[in-house]
Amino acid sequence: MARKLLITGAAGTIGKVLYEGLKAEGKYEIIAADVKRDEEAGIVEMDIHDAARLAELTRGVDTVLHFAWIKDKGDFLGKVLSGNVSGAYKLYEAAVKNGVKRIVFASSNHATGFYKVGESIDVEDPYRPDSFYGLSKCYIELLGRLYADQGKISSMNIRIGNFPGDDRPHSERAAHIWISDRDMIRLTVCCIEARPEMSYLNLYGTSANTDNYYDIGYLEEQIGYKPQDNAAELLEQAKKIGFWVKQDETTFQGGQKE
Ligand SMILES: NC(=O)C1=CN([C@@H]2O[C@H](COP(=O)(O)OP(=O)(O)OC[C@H]3O[C@@H](n4cnc5c(N)ncnc54)[C@H](O)[C@@H]3O)[C@@H](O)[C@H]2O)C=CC1
Ligand SMILES: O=C(O)[C@H]1OC(=O)[C@H](O)[C@@H](O)[C@@H]1O
Repeated sequence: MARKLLITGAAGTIGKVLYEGLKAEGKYEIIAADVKRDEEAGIVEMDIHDAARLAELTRGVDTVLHFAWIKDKGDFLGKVLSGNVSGAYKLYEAAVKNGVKRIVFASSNHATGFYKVGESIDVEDPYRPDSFYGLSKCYIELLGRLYADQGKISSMNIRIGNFPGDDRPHSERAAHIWISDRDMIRLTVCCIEARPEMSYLNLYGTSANTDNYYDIGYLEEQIGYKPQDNAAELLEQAKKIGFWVKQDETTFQGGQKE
C-alpha cells in the first residue's frame, strides 16, 4: 500500500517543489494542504490554527511534512507563539491521536544562527537562535523531541539552509547553506524512508556545498542522503556570466553582522 503523506504549506516556496517532486516519485499518496487553497494544483484548504481540520487531514496518514509557516516578523506573542508554535502543537497532537508514524519538520539554520562564521558546528551543539524566528524553530524541534521520547511519534527536524525558490544560490552566504530543489526533494524522501526505529533526528539540510558550515557527510550512512549540487560551482558560473551575486560578509552564520 502506498505510504500516505500530508504536506502542510504545500503552496509555499518549498512546499510546491516538494509536492511536485514527491508526486514524481510515483510511490506516495499525497494530501497537499495550505491556508491558500488551489484547486487546480490539487491543494486543499487547511489553517494550522484549526484543530478539527488537522484531525481530519491526518487520518490514515503515515508521515506529515510540516512546511506551513506564518511569516512572523518578530511578532513573538502573536505569530510566533500563538501562530507557529501553537499551530505545530495542534498538528502534532492530531498526528499522534491518528497514529501518524513520523513528522518531518522544516526547521531552520536560524536555530543555531548565532554561531560565528568560521566556527565549525555539529548538529548536537547547543541551540543559539538568532531571532524569535530561530527560537520558535528550537521550540518546535523540542516539541518533536518530547513526543519522540514519549514514544508517540518519530520526529525529524531538517534545519534547512537557504532555499530561494529559483534553484540557484544568490549570495556569498548561500555558498555555506544553500540547498537545491532536487537535493531538498531527495533529503525529504530520505527522511520519509528512514528506518522506523529512528525516533528522533535533527539534521542540517544543505546541498554538497564545498564551503558548508556543517559537515553533513555522515547523513549518507545514517539516512542515505547523498546531495548532488554544489553552490560554489554555481556561484562561479554565475559570476562568469555576470549574474548578480550578493557580497554579504556576515559575522554570524544566520546572516547578522556584529
Ligand atoms: N525557504 C528557505 O530558505 C527556508 C525555509 N525554512 C522553513 O521552511 C518552511 C517553508 O518555507 P517557505 O516555503 O520558504 O515559506 P513560504 O512562506 O513560501 O511557505 C509557507 C506556506 O505556509 C502557508 N501558511 C501560512 N499561514 C498558514 C496557516 N495559518 N495555515 C496553513 N498554512 C499556512 C503559506 O500560505 C505558504 O504557502 C518554513 O517553515 C520556513 O521557516 C527554513 C529554512 C530556510
Ligand atoms: O537563512 C536563510 O537564508 C533562510 O532561512 C530561513 O529560515 C528563512 O525561512 C528563509 O526565508 C531565509 O532566506
